[in-house]
Amino acid sequence: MGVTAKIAPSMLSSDFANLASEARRMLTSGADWLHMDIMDGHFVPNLTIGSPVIVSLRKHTDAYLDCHLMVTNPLDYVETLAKAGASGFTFHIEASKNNWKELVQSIKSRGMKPGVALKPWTPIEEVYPLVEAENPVEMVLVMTVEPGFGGQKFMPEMMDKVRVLRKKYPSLDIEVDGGLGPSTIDMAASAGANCIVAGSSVFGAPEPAQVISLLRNSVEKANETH
Ligand SMILES: O=C(CO)[C@@H](O)[C@H](O)COP(=O)(O)O
Repeated sequence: MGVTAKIAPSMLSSDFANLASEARRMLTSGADWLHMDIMDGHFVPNLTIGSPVIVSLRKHTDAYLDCHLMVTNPLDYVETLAKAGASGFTFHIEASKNNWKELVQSIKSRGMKPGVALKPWTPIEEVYPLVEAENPVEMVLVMTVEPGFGGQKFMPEMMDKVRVLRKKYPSLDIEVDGGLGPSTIDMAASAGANCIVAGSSVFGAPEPAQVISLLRNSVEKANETH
């Protein structure tokens, strides 16, 4: 499998009052990406951060900012997030059924990596056209909890989606998000996920570096067998 492990602590579990130092803490603990959960209080029942926070954080780090847009109108956010310094822009298929081509084009033209996310009960077939398009998305994010909040229980039944995707697209970045930690990572890694978002398991650990390393080892070990 020609993909590399990317461990992305979810900053939703950080102390927002100390965002820059929390980001540094994750990066010095071995994180590859910082996962930024952008919610509009409409697509999901929670309101978190937006472009101004990305602008502020970008002043403190060159890290890859993996932005997950849980918003009703993702197209409205492309320009401001690109200017703010976002690296990845992952939108939900449920919010972009009619304009995903325009959205992908717009994300790429502004130098960000386009990804598509799907909620737990959205069939995996819905993302195939986006991966197979002439101008494709470069990552699929399989939600392993209902989006909106950190600290929820991992849904193992979502691993069928990951397995199907990995079989169909050996070199695609497949991200999983929700309830990932030492007790669930092997399920995700063996199914074929290589980008791992983890919030409470990393931020709640006495030694985040140990958890990050455990997550990475699991993905790398599974990679050898894929
Ligand atoms: O997108 C989301 C929630 O909607 C996630 O990024 C969570 O923030 C992950 O947190 P944990 O489940 O790992 O605590």
